[in-house]
Amino acid sequence: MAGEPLTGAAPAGEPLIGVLALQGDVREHTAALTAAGARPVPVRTPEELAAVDGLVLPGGESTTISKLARLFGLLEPLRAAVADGLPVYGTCAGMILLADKILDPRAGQETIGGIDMIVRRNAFGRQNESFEAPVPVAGVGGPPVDGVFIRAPWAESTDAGVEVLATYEGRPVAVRQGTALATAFHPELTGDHRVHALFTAMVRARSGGGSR
Ligand SMILES: NC(=O)CC[C@H](N)C(=O)O
Repeated sequence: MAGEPLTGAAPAGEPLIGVLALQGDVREHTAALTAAGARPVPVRTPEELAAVDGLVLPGGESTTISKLARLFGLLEPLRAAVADGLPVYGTCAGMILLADKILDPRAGQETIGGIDMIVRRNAFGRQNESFEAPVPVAGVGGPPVDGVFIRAPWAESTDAGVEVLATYEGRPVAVRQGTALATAFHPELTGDHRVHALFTAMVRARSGGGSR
């Protein structure tokens, strides 16, 4: 909303979107955000986090990302920022980080939270660890998104406030709750920037239409 402090002012219409750059496919998200009309910046410190209009949590390894976030003093600031309504988009490991609860957490694995759901890690099983499938996503116009699933989670259950934007084999694989968006798949690996454009629009909507 208007009046929030912003230290790294982006040009009008180009929201400043951080990519949590501790581990994972940061470069691919950075390219996708640029193509979607945002101005991406890496986030590794609480100060960098405080400067952004929105944040992407990349794909990678959720246990590693959560441990590094704790080590970098970022876990609590991330929780506070997301709870405060900072628009956030997590893919795969990032979706796991946005869950309130993990069904099968590893030792030391924590989440940021933000979406009232329980996720199952590596949910699609060994026979089907990585695959691509067309996924129609609500709110994304045009043909189905090419869903790239890599040891992907699904939402085992979602609370009433969570909007399921896409399912695969009956399982929620794209969800949204307020200003938090998550996909179990990786649009950043496909060259199709429609999901990043949807997120950029969410960021713009919250930061006052990029009119700063
Ligand atoms: N592609 C991914 O981000 C994989 C996520 C990974 N299976 C995890 O649990 O963190």
